[in-house]
Amino acid sequence: MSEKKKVIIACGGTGGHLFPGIAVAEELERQGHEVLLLISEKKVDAQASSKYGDLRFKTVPAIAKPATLSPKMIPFLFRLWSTVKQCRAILKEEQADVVLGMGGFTSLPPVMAGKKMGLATYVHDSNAVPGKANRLTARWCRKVLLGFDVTKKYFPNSDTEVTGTPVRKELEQLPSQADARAKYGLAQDAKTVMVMGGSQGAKHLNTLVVEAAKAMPGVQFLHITGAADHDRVMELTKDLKGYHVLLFCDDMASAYAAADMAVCRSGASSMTELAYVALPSVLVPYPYAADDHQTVNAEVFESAGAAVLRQESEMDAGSLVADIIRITEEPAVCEEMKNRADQLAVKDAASRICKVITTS
Ligand SMILES: CC(=O)N[C@H]1[C@@H](OP(=O)(O)OP(=O)(O)OC[C@H]2O[C@@H](n3ccc(=O)[nH]c3=O)[C@H](O)[C@@H]2O)O[C@H](CO)[C@@H](O)[C@@H]1O
Repeated sequence: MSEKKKVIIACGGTGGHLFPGIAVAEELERQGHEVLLLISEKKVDAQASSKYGDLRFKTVPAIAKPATLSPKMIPFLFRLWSTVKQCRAILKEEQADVVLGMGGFTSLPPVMAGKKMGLATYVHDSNAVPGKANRLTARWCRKVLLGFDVTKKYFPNSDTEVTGTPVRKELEQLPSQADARAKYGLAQDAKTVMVMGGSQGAKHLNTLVVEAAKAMPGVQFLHITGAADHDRVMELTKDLKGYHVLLFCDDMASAYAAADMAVCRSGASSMTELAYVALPSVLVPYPYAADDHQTVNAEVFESAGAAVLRQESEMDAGSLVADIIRITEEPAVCEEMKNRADQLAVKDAASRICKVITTS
């Protein structure tokens, strides 16, 4: 093992930043390093991290950058300054050697603080088009680590390395399909679609899925709605047989294992996991994501043949039914998409990241 390091991982704000951070932390601890994860005070971070009691977490204020000429810029700069100060105190107390930001504005103050203290600083971006926070944070980093090769071009002045995006340890070994289906009360012999809308919700997509389900009584659904739309989807589906609704899933390994295919937003972590577990998918980008990055993410999978990309505005229940039937009923299509998804997986992403941040 390389010399033991004390690593701070800033990864709050959304599941797409938090879970890859947890994946890196799990691998660092396995290798004997010490880790502290900095997350935001948002409820979503508290909920998502509660299962990982073996890891150490601390909260720092979440800051969001307003438009450059906005009057909100002055309070933002003050908040940034005070959060950087708070982070410096944490880094000092922890005697940190390394700071890794996983993206989003929660990453910015810890990385800035680390840079000021002369520590080794890194940032990871899992998207095909990087976020604003990471473009800013990259200038204080030794190296920018990337999920996708196509993202390199956005960091012409940085040292970049494509490491892939890591997934949590619990996804390394999925339960059997039979156990996973039993867990959710799903029939063993029916085709099963897992639906996941991403942290911003997917009201229109949720409605389309429910309408499509009504037209396919032989297909069953495991639908993760998120908090905002849960009660509405429950009400819409209360009379549907084989329709299981979850507000939040704290066992994604079972959710993936139960499914023959997925209908998902194209957030980077969701897609990374689809590749990791080799699940065919219909990817429906969140239409308001910054720089339409979810479309660009999904294009990577579609051009590799691992997924079907559909824009929400161009879909209806009938087209979704056709996509689901094609993937679930044509074994050759399903098999080919599985293989293509599997080829996109970077199975050792966590250890690649650990190697860079503990040795360079
Ligand atoms: C609207 C928006 O801008 N979303 C962005 C946000 O995504 P967001 O956080 O929504 O989503 P991602 O798809 O990247 O990740 C979701 C993660 O949450 C997990 N999960 C989800 C639901 C659940 O019930 N249980 C659970 O564990 C998934 O397994 C996955 O690990 O950050 C990602 C990473 O920068 C971006 O790619 C997304 O575009």
